[in-house]
Amino acid sequence: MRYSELADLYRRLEKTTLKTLKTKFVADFLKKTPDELLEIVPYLILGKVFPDWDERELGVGEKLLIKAVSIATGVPEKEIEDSVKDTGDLGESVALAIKKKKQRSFFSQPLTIKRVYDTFVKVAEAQGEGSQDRKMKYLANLFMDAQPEEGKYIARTVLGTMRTGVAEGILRDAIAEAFKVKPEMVERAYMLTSDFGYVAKVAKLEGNDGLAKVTVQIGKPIRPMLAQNAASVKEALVEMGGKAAFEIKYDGARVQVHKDGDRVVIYSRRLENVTKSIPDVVSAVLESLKAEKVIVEGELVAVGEGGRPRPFQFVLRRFRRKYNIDEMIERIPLELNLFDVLYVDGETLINLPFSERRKRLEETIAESEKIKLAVQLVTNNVDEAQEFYEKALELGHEGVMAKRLDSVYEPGNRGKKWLKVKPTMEDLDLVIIGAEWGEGRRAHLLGSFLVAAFDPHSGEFVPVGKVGSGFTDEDLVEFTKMLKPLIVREEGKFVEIEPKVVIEVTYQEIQKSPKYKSGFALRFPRYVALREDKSPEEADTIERVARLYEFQEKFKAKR
Ligand SMILES: Nc1ncnc2c1ncn2[C@@H]1O[C@H](COP(=O)(O)OP(=O)(O)OP(=O)(O)O)[C@@H](O)[C@H]1O
Repeated sequence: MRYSELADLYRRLEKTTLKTLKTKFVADFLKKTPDELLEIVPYLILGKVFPDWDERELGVGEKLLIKAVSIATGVPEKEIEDSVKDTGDLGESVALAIKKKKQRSFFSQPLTIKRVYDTFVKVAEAQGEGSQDRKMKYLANLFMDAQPEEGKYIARTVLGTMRTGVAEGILRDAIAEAFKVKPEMVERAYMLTSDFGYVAKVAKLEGNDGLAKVTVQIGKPIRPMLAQNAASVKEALVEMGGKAAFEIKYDGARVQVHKDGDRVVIYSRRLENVTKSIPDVVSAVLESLKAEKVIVEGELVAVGEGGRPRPFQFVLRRFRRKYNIDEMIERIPLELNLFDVLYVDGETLINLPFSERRKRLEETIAESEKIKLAVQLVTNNVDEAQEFYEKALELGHEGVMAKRLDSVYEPGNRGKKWLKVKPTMEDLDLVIIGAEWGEGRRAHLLGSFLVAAFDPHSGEFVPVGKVGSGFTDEDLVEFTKMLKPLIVREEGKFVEIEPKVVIEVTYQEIQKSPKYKSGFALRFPRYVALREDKSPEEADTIERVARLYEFQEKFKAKR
């Protein structure tokens, strides 16, 4: 299949904002995609080469890409760089450079999707000495045979800047439409495997029946089951039917561990592969997990003096570190508190009740200094539960989780089977969708940020406030650098920003307000931290803001 057909799809997707139309375009394209390409095309449509959990990365920056285009077209690098300043879009500038190319080679071959994809794989897999050079040559070869529009989309894919507005929801519906299967079956299979390529293939070749048979697979991360809030331990206990498992809510980073023999892969909450950054955890897992093949989940916590937990940002620092990892192992020791098991030696456990899974978990691990079982109390007594909760806080933990003893594991669902209880109004994780340039000494820095909650029904980000405090000067420099490439529109001092960056925001109160479309406004919002571990779609939802508002009013009534 020609790459030009995919380029044509990208162009059409870019031209419409209508979700139904986008879904139809993608569905039509999937229908005509041959079986052997079906596993890769869904990701290419999302503007990616690999799923997020695949460790491979292209590792190509703007500079290297421009070099490759320059070699392929004969247009000097400087000229391409200048053109980017005009167009504001490297993709456009690549297309222009290809148009300028004087001669087409006689041997120029029309690009196929397979060739483009295979080249991306080679680029990703080029490692070690001279790899930058090899990456560049592979890409130059592609650009040599690319038509202008093809070049534009290849460049955007390489840099991860495809803007076709196709998110996971559209892809799910398009797979259902293309192969006449139920969207909820596609969703289910995707929640279990996080692999749209695989799901599309099963949908096409085996239909609804095949999708129904899809189950947990070692090596493919499962979407994590999530929790809702409860105002108190008592409320949680009532909601759970009078008896529940209470566990410490550790304040760290959630991980999903897949062990297959002596191979261990660890995924973050966003299902990114973080294995390489935490070799200490890998070896501890190999020692503690006795089963040959197993998938477990837990919270990775940074431990400080006297074994007290340190803020979760410390764990994220470990995830980010690529070099001198040994030094980081010393500086930020980690401890993994396991709270669930989803698969053991060929047996999928997600449909077992939680109490059973906990038993299996206890049988599966031998606790060690670094690998522990989440501390748990099963009770039907409010006072006991309250005491457990207070003890957890005293030890420096975030609060407790209450879990229904009879509940199955629901991948990707934020339901009432798990409830979290924390002492204060919770911070919100919100997406930056706008900002304002500062004044005077800070005129070159973005200062005040318009933040939004996610509305999963419309897929929109709805503003709930403006955050201007809590930032250090360094933060502002960093945010300006990070957000500048995401500016989509400027109007006077205000800039509109593509929703990509998630920040944690604290506030004094949630107010009802007509000021924003959401109907809510945060009072005294203040920046707490950058949430690099969350994608915009994982930001707090507008429903959550509404729920927190209700809690707040309830608490007010109690006071
Ligand atoms: N014992 C535990 N059982 C389950 N989750 C736990 C436990 N201890 C800590 N956690 C963490 O709490 C999270 C559950 O809360 P929630 O579903 O609200 O996730 P979240 O959106 O990341 O919220 P938060 O910012 O509060 O962690 C889990 O994703 C996990 O990271």
